[in-house]
Amino acid sequence: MAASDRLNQTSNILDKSIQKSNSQLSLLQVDTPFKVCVVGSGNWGTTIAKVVSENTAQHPHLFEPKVNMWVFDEKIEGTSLVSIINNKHENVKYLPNIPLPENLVANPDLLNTVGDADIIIFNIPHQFLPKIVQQMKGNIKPTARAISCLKGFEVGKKGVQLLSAYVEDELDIPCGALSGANLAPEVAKENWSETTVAYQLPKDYRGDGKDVDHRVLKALFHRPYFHVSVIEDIAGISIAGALKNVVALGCGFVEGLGWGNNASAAIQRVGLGEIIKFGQMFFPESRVETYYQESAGVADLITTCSGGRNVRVAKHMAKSGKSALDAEKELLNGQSAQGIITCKEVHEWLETCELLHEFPLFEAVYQIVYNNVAMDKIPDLIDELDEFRVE
Ligand SMILES: NC(=O)C1=CN([C@@H]2O[C@H](COP(=O)(O)OP(=O)(O)OC[C@H]3O[C@@H](n4cnc5c(N)ncnc54)[C@H](O)[C@@H]3O)[C@@H](O)[C@H]2O)C=CC1
Ligand SMILES: O=C(CO)COP(=O)(O)O
Repeated sequence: MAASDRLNQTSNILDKSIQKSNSQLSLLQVDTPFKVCVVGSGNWGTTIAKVVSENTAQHPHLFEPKVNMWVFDEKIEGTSLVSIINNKHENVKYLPNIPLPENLVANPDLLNTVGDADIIIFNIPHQFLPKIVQQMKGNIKPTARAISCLKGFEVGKKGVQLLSAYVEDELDIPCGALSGANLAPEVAKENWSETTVAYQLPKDYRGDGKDVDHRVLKALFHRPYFHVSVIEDIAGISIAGALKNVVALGCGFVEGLGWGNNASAAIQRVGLGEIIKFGQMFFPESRVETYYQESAGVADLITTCSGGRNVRVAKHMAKSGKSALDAEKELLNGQSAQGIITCKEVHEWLETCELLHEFPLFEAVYQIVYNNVAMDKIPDLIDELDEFRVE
């Protein structure tokens, strides 16, 4: 077959698959279209807001087209970021050069953004979550449902908590999660990628067509360039998403030292083992299969360790001798590398449980970031306690 025929055949297959998924969606009906909002407008926040706004515009029988996005407003050369986004349809600070849909509306008022929403998508660096959730208490629909796109944990009085569970407890609404191999700039440019959404129907599920379910979530997040698998393992995808940021710091250290790909692969091997062990130990409801079957597992580890912000910040630390916070500030223009906070949260939790020795890589990363332990000690720190090694 000639190359042009093969191309035509591939494009026909793609067209048919898009038509099939569109016709499945037209069969999906809801009593009243859901109103969607996004809390957060950073690099990933704005990207996900773009994704869902494209879908709400395309499926008005399922969703109200307008999507409100809460913006923690700031001045960019004297003009408010909110008004720039709404006039220029671009988030010039956190997602430059990406045109945003006109039905996506930036809103600086948190309560006005979330007050009438049926689906609340959380997407902010997780250190800001507690303050935001406290403000939202009593100011949302009791029937609202939430999805957390955050990667991290909440460590507090209740021990180590998934962020979705924290939202559920604080706001008394069901909350699922979205996590995957999703470097925001690539998704924003509409380069193909996959993601995983996890959601469990709540006890007070109101019934098909009346409430959010897996099909509704797929319709909300799936795009031709962003393929969604919907499962129930909220814990598995959230643990993988949070902890791969710590592993990525470790990769950045060895890469910054100039040790190359083998060293980075070794860190990822040990890291994956510790991620799975952490899940089994503290969240036994998480499924080991999720780590290798879903985008949110190994695939996210690989993409983050290849080109994410955490690996870049750690490399910069290794090369410049700067602290984690200085490196983050210099490289990321207001964005966050969540591994810096997550390794501290993990350390505090493991210390409380007297289990630091079980997670040598996580602990090594913490010691390098917070106690100036030399990066080139990583192999010894891991080797001492690497339980996967045969003596
Ligand atoms: N950027 C990425 O490629 C991906 C990020 N994630 C996760 O998504 C979550 C959100 O990340 P991004 O959107 O990338 O955020 P970001 O790293 O771009 O952070 C900047 C955001 O933080 C906000 N902010 C700064 N100070 C604040 C304050 N005091 N209160 C409230 N907000 C404040 C800024 O207004 C801005 O919206 C994180 O948990 C991250 O790990 C997940 C997948 C991909
Ligand atoms: O979570 C991410 C990719 O899925 C983004 O990772 P970074 O925050 O390291 O860029």
